[in-house]
Amino acid sequence: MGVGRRMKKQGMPEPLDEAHFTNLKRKAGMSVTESREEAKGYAKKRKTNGSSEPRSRQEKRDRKEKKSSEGKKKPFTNALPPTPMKKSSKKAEAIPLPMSDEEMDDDSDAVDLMGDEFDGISSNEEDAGLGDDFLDSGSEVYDSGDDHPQAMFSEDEDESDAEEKLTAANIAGLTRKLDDQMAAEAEDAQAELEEAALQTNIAGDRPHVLDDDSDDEGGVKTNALLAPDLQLLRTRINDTVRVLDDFSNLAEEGRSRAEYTAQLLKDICAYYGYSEYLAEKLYNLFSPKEAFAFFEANETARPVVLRTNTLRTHRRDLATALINRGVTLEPVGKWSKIGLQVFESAVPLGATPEYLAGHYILQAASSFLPVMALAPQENERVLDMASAPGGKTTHIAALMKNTGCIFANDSNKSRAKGLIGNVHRLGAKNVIVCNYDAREFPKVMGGFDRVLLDAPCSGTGIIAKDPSVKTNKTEKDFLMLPHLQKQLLLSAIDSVDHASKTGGYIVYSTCSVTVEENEQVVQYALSKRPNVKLVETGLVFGKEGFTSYMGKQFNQSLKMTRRYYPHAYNVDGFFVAKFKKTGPSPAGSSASSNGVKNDDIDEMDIDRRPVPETEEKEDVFGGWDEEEDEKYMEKAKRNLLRKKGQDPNAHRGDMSKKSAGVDGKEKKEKKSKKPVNGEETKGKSAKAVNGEEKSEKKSKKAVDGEEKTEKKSKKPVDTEEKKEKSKKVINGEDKKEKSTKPVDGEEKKSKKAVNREEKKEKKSKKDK
Ligand SMILES: C[S@@+](CC[C@H](N)C(=O)[O-])C[C@H]1O[C@@H](n2cnc3c(N)ncnc32)[C@H](O)[C@@H]1O
Repeated sequence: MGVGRRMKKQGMPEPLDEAHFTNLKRKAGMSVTESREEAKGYAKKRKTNGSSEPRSRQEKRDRKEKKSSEGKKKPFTNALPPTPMKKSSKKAEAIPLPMSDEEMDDDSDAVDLMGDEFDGISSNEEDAGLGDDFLDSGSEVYDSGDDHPQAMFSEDEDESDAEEKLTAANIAGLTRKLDDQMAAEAEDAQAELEEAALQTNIAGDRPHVLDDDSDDEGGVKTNALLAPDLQLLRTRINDTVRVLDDFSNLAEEGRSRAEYTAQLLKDICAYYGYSEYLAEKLYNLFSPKEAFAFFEANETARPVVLRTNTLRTHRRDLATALINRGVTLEPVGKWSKIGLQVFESAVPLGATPEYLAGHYILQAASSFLPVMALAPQENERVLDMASAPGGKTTHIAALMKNTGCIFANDSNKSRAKGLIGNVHRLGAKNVIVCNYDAREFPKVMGGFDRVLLDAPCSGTGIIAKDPSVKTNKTEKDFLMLPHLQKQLLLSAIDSVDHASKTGGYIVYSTCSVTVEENEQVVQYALSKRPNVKLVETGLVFGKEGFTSYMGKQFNQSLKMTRRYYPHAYNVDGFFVAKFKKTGPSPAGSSASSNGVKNDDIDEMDIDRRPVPETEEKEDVFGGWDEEEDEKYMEKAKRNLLRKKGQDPNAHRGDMSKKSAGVDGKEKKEKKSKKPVNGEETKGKSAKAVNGEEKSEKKSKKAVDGEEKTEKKSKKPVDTEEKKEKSKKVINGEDKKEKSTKPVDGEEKKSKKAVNREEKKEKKSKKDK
């Protein structure tokens, strides 16, 4: 029997297809004879350097066959050892395992059994079992949870297995049995590694890796790309890694690290089929040894995993139901209570009654992690900014037990349809699907307790799923994507209510391992938004994020972010960062550009620029608190926005811009012409949500707000008059005039009285 997906060893994969290299040779105009000559040359040199020729694959296969006839072959031990649950109750006729549900697209409503989740796949991808990971932009941007079908076989199936049932009585025995199997497998793998090491570690051996030809640049074998012999190429990679690992002892005299590194990269490109650009980018993330393990792991598919939909069932019930259908599975690991790892299946996993009833979703294990880090609570208001096809949205819904409200957004309409399909199938009733460019989201609404940004990315963490990433990602992608990711992350931050009683958190994740798309994006957000800080993700495993990389320094708190690698954990490559919002976002935060200018793409120096404090003071509050009426006007407009379901705070940026750019007179003119203009409304929420405003929200009805707005809008002229009056009052001359008026009146009165007296006197004189 063949080896199941998880059982594939990541250590020494089978050589790549010769056809690939024949093509390369043809392209380079190199004859087969020439390439053979090079191979022989390297083999000869290795021999003269004392190392023995590696054993042939046939020899290894013979040994393996012998072993398997002695005892059954054991599954490869996962980096996160799972607890066995049950063996298949039937002798399963293995069928290809499916891709994840996260790959469905527009036509996903058609129940095409296995196919329904995998539409949007190009013909080539279909063959390869690749998913629809692609962003609307046309450039491949990845969904983190995808998986693809691959034939599944079990090596250790026999009649006794078929009798096994998942019962309390035998589960302990089964566990022991599987543990034994895994231990034996590990032993086997170790022995194989030691044997391989023996072949290349003969005492005193200094591998002759670099060419002596003076024609070759720096001694690097320029024909390496043509990969004449895969086995030899592989051996040379091994040798070079070994030299780089112990340079002082193993390097040949007069040779530099750079020369060995250049040779290694060339060989990696030839052997694994990467572009030089990407090979170097990925290589730089690791030590040479670890880089080798990473490239190796990318040649092996990750396990197929199901996420139990706890809105519909329990994991144990689901496991039992699937086992009864001929599925071999076990819990994904102690870190998850809802994941099931599938080894083989007699039925299409995308068409079982349980699947159709929404009891599970096919989702890569690492896709659980961002949602676990987000830790949504019941009754919260959550935003999933880039959510299609909804693997994480439906997970959030399950954790919230269908309470509260989730806004599931995606800018790609057709992917959003797939999202709706999943939301319905899985019975998530607290989800509102929206179709915005998430960079605009703060203008649409805000005040969320938590926001998940599972960002579009290059997919360098899921190369095993889509090997095309090896060659189709260019430097431009690693400029454009981080730019978009930065904008999206700032929008995510601006959409959160920092005063949320239960939350105020943002989780940023990608299925890429590059620093440009991860640490640099996070660092950028930290510098642009002083009102957020990184916090622990709460995830029990994962490597620390970088705090420095290639001469760039990041905030020390980046240690709290988590990195996942295929070679380290047998999961898709992933990155997770969790932020806590501590205060309102600075001015201009909700502008569509988020203040990210094109020249900002230029790396890290921009990332450190603090947001000027003066800007915040002037733009947010300055100019609006001066006059009473303006305050009331603002309040009314905020209420109106709330009534419309929009977040007044999201419009603060526009207002700030206007208030900063337009002088007071112009503002007044505009207002008197269009007091409740839509555009203006957007830009006129001055203050971020604070405790006070929250209580306002509760106590005041939106209708009041509207009434107020109407009243205000009817009195622009009055306001102008008042302003004019108040200006006059400030004028000293006017003041004097006004203060003398009553005196004049008195004077007049007293003059009249005097006149009257005089007249009386005259009259009395006449009378006399
Ligand atoms: C990694 S996938 C998300 C996967 C999803 N979170 C899940 O778990 O199923 C990235 C998504 O971002 C979407 N996207 C790309 N640019 C976007 C933007 N500007 N605004 C919103 N969504 C965007 C893509 O359509 C894609 O569906």
